[in-house]
Amino acid sequence: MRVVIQEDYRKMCKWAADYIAARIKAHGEDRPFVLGLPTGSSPIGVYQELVRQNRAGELSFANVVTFNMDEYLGLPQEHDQSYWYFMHNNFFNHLTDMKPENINILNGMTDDPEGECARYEAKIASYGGIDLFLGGIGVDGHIAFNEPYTSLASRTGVRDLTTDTRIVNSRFFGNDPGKVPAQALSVGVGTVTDSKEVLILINGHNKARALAATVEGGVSQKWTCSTLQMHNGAIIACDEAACGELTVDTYKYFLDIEKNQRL
Ligand SMILES: N[C@@H]1[C@@H](O)[C@H](O)[C@@H](COP(=O)(O)O)O[C@@H]1O
Repeated sequence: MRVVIQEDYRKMCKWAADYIAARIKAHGEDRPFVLGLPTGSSPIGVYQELVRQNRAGELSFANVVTFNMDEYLGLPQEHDQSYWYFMHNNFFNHLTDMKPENINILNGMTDDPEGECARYEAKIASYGGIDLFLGGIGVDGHIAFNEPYTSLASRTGVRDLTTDTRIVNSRFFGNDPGKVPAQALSVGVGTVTDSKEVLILINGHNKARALAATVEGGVSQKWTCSTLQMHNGAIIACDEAACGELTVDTYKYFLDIEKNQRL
């Protein structure tokens, strides 16, 4: 696992966007670059930088297919807290050459959740899997909506949200946890770790425990993110504020080992 420590949120986002851009540019034209994407506050700066590069003519999305991680169950696309709305508002609508037919987001209004999730997995497989999955992390270490004790082998499916996650996400729902949907559709931990590369953004003091569990703890379903220790292409991009619970040794190790690697 690589842990790339950047001074602050802005630099973390710039590093992650440059990494993604480099991967897209290095990819051949024979098949699309398949990119997994998250919502949340953490990736916003990455999306802004990718949009900037795209609008400056430096980066094309014409050969990119995207799969989003998750979607609230029961929210229509036009709801301003649906992840469909978030992705279009913060990213897709600003790109010059993203093809709408290449955007994949789980349908939170489906009347067949299990079928929807099975079709999503099959569609990912039809592209030969995901090349790079960008993700964020919950304060309890969840990736996508895979809360603590979700199987590390899980596939795309329906997830119950914990009370803690509904409280954390209530900041987008008028601070009322009761307004946060109780369930979501989410890719599984196994869906994420099947990707060739996984890049997880971890920033801010409130994610410090999650970062320490991801990097230093044992692999455990208690912290679903810790499964990345078993992945051969996992990168954590973090800021200084998130490093507060790492041991000094770990912190120094990653600064040392990364000092000559730009991307
Ligand atoms: N399902 C999403 C996750 O994919 C995201 O990583 C997490 C953290 O969000 P934020 O980046 O806003 O802290 O929030 C939600 O629970």
